[in-house]
Amino acid sequence: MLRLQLARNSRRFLSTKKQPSIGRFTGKPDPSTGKFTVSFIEGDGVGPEISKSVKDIFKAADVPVQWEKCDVTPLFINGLTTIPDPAVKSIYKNLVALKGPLATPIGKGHRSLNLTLRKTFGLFANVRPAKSIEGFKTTYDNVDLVLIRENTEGEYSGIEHVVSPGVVQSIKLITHDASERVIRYAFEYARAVGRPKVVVVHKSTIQRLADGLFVSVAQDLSKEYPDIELQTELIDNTVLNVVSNPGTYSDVVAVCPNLYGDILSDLNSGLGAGSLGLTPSANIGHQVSIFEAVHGSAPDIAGQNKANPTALLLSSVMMLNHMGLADHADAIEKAVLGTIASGPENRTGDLAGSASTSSFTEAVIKRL
Ligand SMILES: NC(=O)C1=CN([C@@H]2O[C@H](COP(=O)(O)OP(=O)(O)OC[C@H]3O[C@@H](n4cnc5c(N)ncnc54)[C@H](O)[C@@H]3O)[C@@H](O)[C@H]2O)C=CC1
Ligand SMILES: O=C(O)CCC(=O)C(=O)O
Repeated sequence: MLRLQLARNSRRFLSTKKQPSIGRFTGKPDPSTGKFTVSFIEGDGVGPEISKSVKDIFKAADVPVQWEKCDVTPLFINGLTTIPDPAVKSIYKNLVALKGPLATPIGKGHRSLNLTLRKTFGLFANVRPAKSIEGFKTTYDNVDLVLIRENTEGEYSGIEHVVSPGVVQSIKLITHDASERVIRYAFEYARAVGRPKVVVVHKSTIQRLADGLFVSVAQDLSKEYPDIELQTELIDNTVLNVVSNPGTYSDVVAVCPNLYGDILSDLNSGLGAGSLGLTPSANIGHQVSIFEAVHGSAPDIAGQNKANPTALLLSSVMMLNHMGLADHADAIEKAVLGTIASGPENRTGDLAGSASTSSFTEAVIKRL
């Protein structure tokens, strides 16, 4: 109870030394430099601009991290979209990566590299927190949502075909094993951060087999977690409840199949933070984890020094906590949130401010 109250009263956004027992970072710093090496995929569109912001802030904060730049220009091998081998080797060696947004061509060309990375490294749980930010007013000021999205199958399995002209079939694949590993992660996450409830979001009234399996795996697993209450909720009810009264989810970890999680997390992001430019995420695997902003490459503002780097910065804060560098995580988080709260002259345009990517970055560095 006290733990919960402390978590609620805290002004922190993400920093917590408590990490779930699954998917823990096992990397070690280089003994000669004392630094960890992190693979860095800078990404497309606004990616290079927001990546520079992270690199400048890490340097100023003296974070013991050196970057290894990864090129993920896609290859086609046996008709499949594939990540180049040096990038795969770098990420398996370092066990952790930070990633800018990667653009996906619509209806042609390579398959989504974002999904390919998640599949390649078995990144089964996508943790997406959304929280009200002090100093930037949105509809609600009490939003504190944590959503964990299944990240490897469901509607994103990529199994689609034309049955006959004008008739296509797209398969939502749900397996016991992938459901179990993400739902177990949600229970472990709830325990680690002191949230007493896991809510499984589903539509098993209609997707009776697919979502039915997801729900029944959760019911079986909940017997191993008597300290955590399990609730199940139809996704349409969740959407209505979240937009009507998000405060009722502040002690909850929500977990759901892939597509529901993609959509619900953008809703949470708009409701809580008020901009996609603020929402971070962690893609957790058993061996490797990749941290990225929830937003895409924002082609409409790319190359204009307008993008808000906060979502990637807060993703890097999640990454530092994952790596056990909690003091550096705290320092960066505090400086970023303090800068946003300090006034519109230090906020980017998506937050009704007048700062550029680079002037925001300088303001954060001054606060470190
Ligand atoms: N995980 C990833 O790498 C993702 C990649 N994508 C890809 O990104 C591309 C563009 O996707 P869209 O649907 O346009 O979504 P988007 O997230 O790139 O942009 C949506 C809106 O949010 C704004 N926005 C996004 N990030 C911002 C930031 N940091 N600062 C200020 N404003 C920001 C954009 O300017 C735009 O108005 C597509 O190719 C898509 O496939 C989309 C989502 C996730
Ligand atoms: O890969 C993409 O183009 C979009 C991915 C996306 O929206 C996500 O799953 O985060």
